[in-house]
Amino acid sequence: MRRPRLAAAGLALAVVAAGGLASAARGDAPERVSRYVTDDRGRVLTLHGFNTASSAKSTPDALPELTEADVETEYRAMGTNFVRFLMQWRAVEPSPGVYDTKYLEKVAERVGWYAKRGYHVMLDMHQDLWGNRITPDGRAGNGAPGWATHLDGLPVAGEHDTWELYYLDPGVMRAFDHFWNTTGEHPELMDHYARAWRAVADHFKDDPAVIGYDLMNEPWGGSVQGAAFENGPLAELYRRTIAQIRSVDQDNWIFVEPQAVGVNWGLPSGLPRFDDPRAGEPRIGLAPHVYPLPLDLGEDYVGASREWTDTTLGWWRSNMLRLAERQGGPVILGEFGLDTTRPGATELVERMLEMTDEVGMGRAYWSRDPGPWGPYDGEGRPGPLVPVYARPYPRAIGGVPRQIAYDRATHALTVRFDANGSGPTEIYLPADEFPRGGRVTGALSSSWDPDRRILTATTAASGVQTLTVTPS
Ligand SMILES: CN(C)c1ccc(C(=O)NC[C@H]2N[C@H](CO)[C@@H](O)[C@@H]2O)cc1
Repeated sequence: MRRPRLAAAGLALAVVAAGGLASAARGDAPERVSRYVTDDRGRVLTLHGFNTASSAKSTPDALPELTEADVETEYRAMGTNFVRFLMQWRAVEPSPGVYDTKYLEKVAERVGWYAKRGYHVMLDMHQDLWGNRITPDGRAGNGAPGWATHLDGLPVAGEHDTWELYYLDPGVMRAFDHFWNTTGEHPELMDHYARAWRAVADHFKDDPAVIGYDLMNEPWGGSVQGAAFENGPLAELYRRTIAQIRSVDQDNWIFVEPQAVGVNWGLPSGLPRFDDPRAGEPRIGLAPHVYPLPLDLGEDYVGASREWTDTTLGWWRSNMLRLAERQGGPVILGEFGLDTTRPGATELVERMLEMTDEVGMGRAYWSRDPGPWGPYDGEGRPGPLVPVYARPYPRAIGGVPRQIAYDRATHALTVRFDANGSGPTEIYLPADEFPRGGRVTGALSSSWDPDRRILTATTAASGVQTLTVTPS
């Protein structure tokens, strides 16, 4: 983990504390989200999965280092049903206005590996630090193509002890200022980005596994920050991209992210509401990230930093629920993660799973890559994350959820919902705690699929239903 200078850490904590206290003081946040992603039967989906994968940032073909066997392993071990799949603009549009169909076909092949196993896929146009061409060795940033990278000869450090400091290098700042047209010299770049998304949406609009598009990973405003950025150039990019996507795809969900700085730590976002030009109900959702500042500063989820982390998670939860209420859409927690070998780490993951269950958010852990943050080490051996992420959850719910709660002590999962006749509720049960499947109360009938480890419970088609599942 990173350990920046104490002064910087203290300043960051002070900023977060001030902003967070202001957020907490409002106290008007909703308890849960009000909209959900549903399957083609209208059942509400609980999206539970990984970011796959950070390796796509640096591979020459911009594809994650992933095999179909890896997807099978993930399902068998943790029963996930969702993936935030990383893509790169550099691969979609290798030269201005030219879209690489072969790359999109290779992405589609990998989407097919997930589709065969009942997964839902959100495509993420991923960037960090702008793009691979901010340094001559191409190893610092990722995302944007070389032809869209304009540093104007300004310096970018050869090395930074904490990678995010590259965002402040003059060359990187200038690349972003050109993209957002803050410089007034490159009005074309945002339209290229929006049209690249149209090409992606045109390719995946009929793919049944793809539920939606995450428009930009962790946007950075360069010289324009905070509400001025989120209400200014960022909102403009989102509006143009929504229009381009909807010109070819009327039905997939479109997810927008607030700026990363501050909001990842629990501060409020100024992101405005976005209209959806599609006929019928709008399908614009939010895909924020959360990385509590104490952990970002190298502390562990123990003692005082655990208390401080819990406080900031409370701010994050309230602020994102307020943002979701403004947008009127679902929320997928697009990223959360940490070094799972650190003290308290798996308890933080458990806390995040509990919280997203409580408020009705989907979640994608960062990330699926091998290493101490991920579920497997470099040799494919499972780490401490696997048993925590192999959590009972209702993959698909036959109504609007009111409560999803798993009690690890009693191994009892409670799913309460307003039934709407959309179909039976499907519940994943991990082998560790449910070796012989589960016993369910509150259902009219149920069945157990031992191969996929899914309990299917049929209830009345209306009224409040409460399913309680315990080990057989
Ligand atoms: C200064 N800025 C703009 C900044 C700082 C820190 C992060 C970050 O830690 N992000 C958390 C994780 N997200 C990316 C992938 O999306 C990972 O590489 C980070 O660990 C992002 C942006």
